[in-house]
Amino acid sequence: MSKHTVGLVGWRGMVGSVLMQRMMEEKDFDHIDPVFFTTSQTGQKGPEIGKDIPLLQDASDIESLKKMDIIITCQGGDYTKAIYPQLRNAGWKGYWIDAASSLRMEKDAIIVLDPVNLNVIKQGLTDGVKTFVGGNCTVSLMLLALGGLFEKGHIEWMTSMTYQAASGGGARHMRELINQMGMLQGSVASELADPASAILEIDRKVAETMRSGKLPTDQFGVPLAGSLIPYIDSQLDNGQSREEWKAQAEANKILGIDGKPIPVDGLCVRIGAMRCHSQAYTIKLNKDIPVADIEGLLAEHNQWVDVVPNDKEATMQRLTPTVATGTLGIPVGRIRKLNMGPEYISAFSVGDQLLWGAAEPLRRMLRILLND
Ligand SMILES: NC(=O)C1=CN([C@@H]2O[C@H](COP(=O)(O)OP(=O)(O)OC[C@H]3O[C@@H](n4cnc5c(N)ncnc54)[C@H](OP(=O)(O)O)[C@@H]3O)[C@@H](O)[C@H]2O)C=CC1
Ligand SMILES: N[C@@H](CC(=O)OP(=O)(O)O)C(=O)O
Repeated sequence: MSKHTVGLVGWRGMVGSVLMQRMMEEKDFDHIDPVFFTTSQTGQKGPEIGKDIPLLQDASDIESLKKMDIIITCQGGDYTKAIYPQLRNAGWKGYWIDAASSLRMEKDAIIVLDPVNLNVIKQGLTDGVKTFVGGNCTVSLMLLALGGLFEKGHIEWMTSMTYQAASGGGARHMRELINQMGMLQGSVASELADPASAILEIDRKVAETMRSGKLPTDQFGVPLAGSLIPYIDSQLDNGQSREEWKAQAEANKILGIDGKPIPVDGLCVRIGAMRCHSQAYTIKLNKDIPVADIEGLLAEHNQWVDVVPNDKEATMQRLTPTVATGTLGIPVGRIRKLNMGPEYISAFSVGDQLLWGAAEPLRRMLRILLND
């Protein structure tokens, strides 16, 4: 049987590089005939993937793209907005798998997170859906962490208060954060080297540097190192940020909830982590469920979730960005009953926003198509 021809766009960006890494690890390229596209390097040699591939093709050439059975793009929303309609209008009937948010809420697109919504994906394939989009990183990570409770219908409503990493803004944001951190350290290096120096003087100098206007802030707009930014994505008229709006809109769509949505809301905050998004949840259950049963449901839901006991040492050792970064693991812990009553619980999760938050659902969707 001939292999599917798969066009890859945006493969050398940050999300694309993580996707390539995972596709190599899982030997996805053994099952496809890949064609690599570019917006800037047409005709140059493509990436090393252990087999011969054509030279890089022009990612804006509709005729070349039309030859693909499947296209995976991590190039970004502007590319999707420019190319996707042209390609469909030109009669292309192939499968489009996208990391960008632009098409997520379109009615003929499915948001893919197969450990949570394989049924929705399969039904979509049966119905002839051809457009599959990865979810927002915080939403995907939340649904993987709490999948066991969502699946059983135990969540009446919930809040998600996020602690989002610099990588959510892109590679340049990560660099800026580290440069800011370095400048803060540099501003008090001599005082730090002297154990007898006064901490309030160190603190004063650090604050002075943060407010000096000298830290690089081209990407974030304000200092992030030593601080935080309680606003992510654009401002909406209803007071939510767009990132906050995605929580309920995307979660309900992923879960395939057609009727009354499960309310999900909260504040999204940028912090000085590198590539792991963390979230603190308040969950209103629809009945009183013992904590041990909740832990069991979460642990059983998928193989990536790691239920961390609500114990200080276990939390410090297993429930941090330091531990989760670069892995597919989704630690979830701090699960306990809140003072509000037995139906109210807290939980906290961490996850790599470039893996499960961006690249992994895309390559898994490709595998679903190949096996379909
Ligand atoms: N960052 C994130 O956390 C998430 C991002 N996404 C989506 O993915 C899209 C891409 O994001 P991201 O990967 O961060 O974007 P990048 O800016 O890292 O990459 C996008 C494109 O920029 C071009 N490029 C230009 N110069 C370079 C360079 N020096 N190194 C690598 N690429 C370069 C490449 O295209 P070319 O080869 O054609 O020149 C590349 O595909 C986003 O717009 C968003 O829609 C989705 C989920 C999470
Ligand atoms: N907005 C996310 C990253 C992202 O790309 O989200 P989306 O795929 O929904 O545009 C963040 O800043 O952390």
